Amino acid sequence: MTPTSRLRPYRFAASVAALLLLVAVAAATVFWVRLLAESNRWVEHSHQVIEKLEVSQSRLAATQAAGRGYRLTGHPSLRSEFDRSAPQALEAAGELVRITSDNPKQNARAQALLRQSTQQIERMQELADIQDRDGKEAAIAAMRADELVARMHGVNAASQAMRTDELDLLAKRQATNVRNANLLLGFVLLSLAVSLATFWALLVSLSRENSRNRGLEREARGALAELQRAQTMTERLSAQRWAISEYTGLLQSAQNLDEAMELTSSTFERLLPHLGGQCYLARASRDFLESRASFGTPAIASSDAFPPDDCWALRRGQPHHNRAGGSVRCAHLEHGASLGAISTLCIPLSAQGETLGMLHASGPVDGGEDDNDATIIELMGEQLALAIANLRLRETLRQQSLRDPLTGLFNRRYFEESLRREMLRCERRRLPLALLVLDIDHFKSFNDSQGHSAGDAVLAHVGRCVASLVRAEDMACRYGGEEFTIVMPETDAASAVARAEAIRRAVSQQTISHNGRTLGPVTVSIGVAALPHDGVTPELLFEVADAALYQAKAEGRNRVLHAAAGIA
Ligand SMILES: Nc1nc2c(ncn2[C@@H]2O[C@H](COP(=O)(O)OP(=O)(O)OP(=O)(O)O)[C@@H](O)[C@H]2O)c(=O)[nH]1
Repeated sequence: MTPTSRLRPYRFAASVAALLLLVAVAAATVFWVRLLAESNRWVEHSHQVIEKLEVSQSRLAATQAAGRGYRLTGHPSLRSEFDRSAPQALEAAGELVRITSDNPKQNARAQALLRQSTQQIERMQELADIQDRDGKEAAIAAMRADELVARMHGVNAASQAMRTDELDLLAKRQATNVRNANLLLGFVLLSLAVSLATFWALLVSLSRENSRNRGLEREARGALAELQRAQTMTERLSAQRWAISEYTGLLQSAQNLDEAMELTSSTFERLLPHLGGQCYLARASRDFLESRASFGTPAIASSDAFPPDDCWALRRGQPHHNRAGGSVRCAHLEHGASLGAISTLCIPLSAQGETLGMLHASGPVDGGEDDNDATIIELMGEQLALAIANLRLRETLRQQSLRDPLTGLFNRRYFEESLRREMLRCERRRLPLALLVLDIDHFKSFNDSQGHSAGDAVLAHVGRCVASLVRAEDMACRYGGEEFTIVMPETDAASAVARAEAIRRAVSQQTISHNGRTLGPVTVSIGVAALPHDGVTPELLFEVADAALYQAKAEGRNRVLHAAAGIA
């Protein structure tokens, strides 16, 4: 479990808690604001009570002053003033009673105040009425000593007590108000702080998770790209391996080196189009390698032929890879050309400890692909070396199956195949063809007198002599025993007789040495037959030539006889 996923449930809980806290803060704020408004209202109420008390007092005092003034001066305006302010004073006292209905103690005082004020005003009214009716002196006489003053003091005292209580009440309400306000403020600040802290923690956590997610996303993108690269590489490698296996299969079916070279060239260009290469084969003498095929565009020229020591791969018997000039340069590479930005690879082609050739490749230095390219070239080299060894072995076996080991000439089987094939070809193209049948004279008595090994030496000598005197396209064969045949395509009878005569003469003129002894003299008789007159089938042509040979023997040997012409 990642740290992020471990934090997730806590973060959810914290989010819910922060949300609940906000709701609680909102509800508490509403509650406290209402409470504050309520306590404010009570403060206001106390102010109102005090104000009404003062208004009531002042109006009562004004009424009393007007009544007293009227009594003393009898001035009618004061009487009017008294009549106007008296109801106002009572109205203010009544109002006080009404607004203190919530507070029984203050209400009782207000009622007492109203009662006393009413009594005071009624008495003053009464005195004023006496004055109006009976005169000033009558009013003064009717007034009991200090009656009004005493009542007024009572009213003032009650008023003062009520005021003091209301002020106390006001102070308490204000204190409650301030406490509520402070509590509200504290609660709001604390809640806000907690909420902010929670949100801050959430934000930090989210931001960290966000950046972690971005990092993970980057990593995932990188991993995906890497995966795609690896997949592409795997697909490419698999395609290359498939191509190599196809190349291997085709190589095994190659009939000759040319086909093997062509396959190598096309596979190399398909798999490594950015490289160039060359395939060298060792000469039979093993002292030189010659270029047999080149492919692609090489980054550096390599000699067409060079001794094996010019290549480090051949010297050491292992691949020689030179990246950007980092290793020793092979001498077969172009002198003076810079190896700074190119890569060269030489793969020795060898099988059963024998050097068969070398596969060379070059191209621009290419980062990570170099090793893969080298692996492909090495795989191709391995397969090509096996194929070359197989083809050489096959060729050797084929030669062995076609050649007579004693004379080095073709054997009877090959003679029969080639005579049939060449007759068909020449007949189709209306070309002449001649057949010579050659037999060593008195070979039996020579064999008997000189020994079998001397007879073999004579056979080998005549074989060499015949091989050296016929054209490359002629097929000289040992038919069996001491009898030889020579198929001469595109040769007429006269030319064949001339060639047979040259052979006869050469054999008779040469001396043969065997085990320090000179053997000799050796002569041959030769029968000649030619297309189209002497026979139209191989069997017939051979019979005619053989008959001519016997006739030559019969006529004294050491001669050439053309059966049809009967000339020597
Ligand atoms: N040394 C040796 N002798 C062979 C070989 N093959 C056949 N011969 C001998 O060649 C002789 C052939 O003799 P023949 O065909 O009788 O006649 P010839 O002696 O050549 O006489 P003409 O042909 O009439 O001149 C036999 O003695 C065979 O044993 C071989 O491979 N080596």
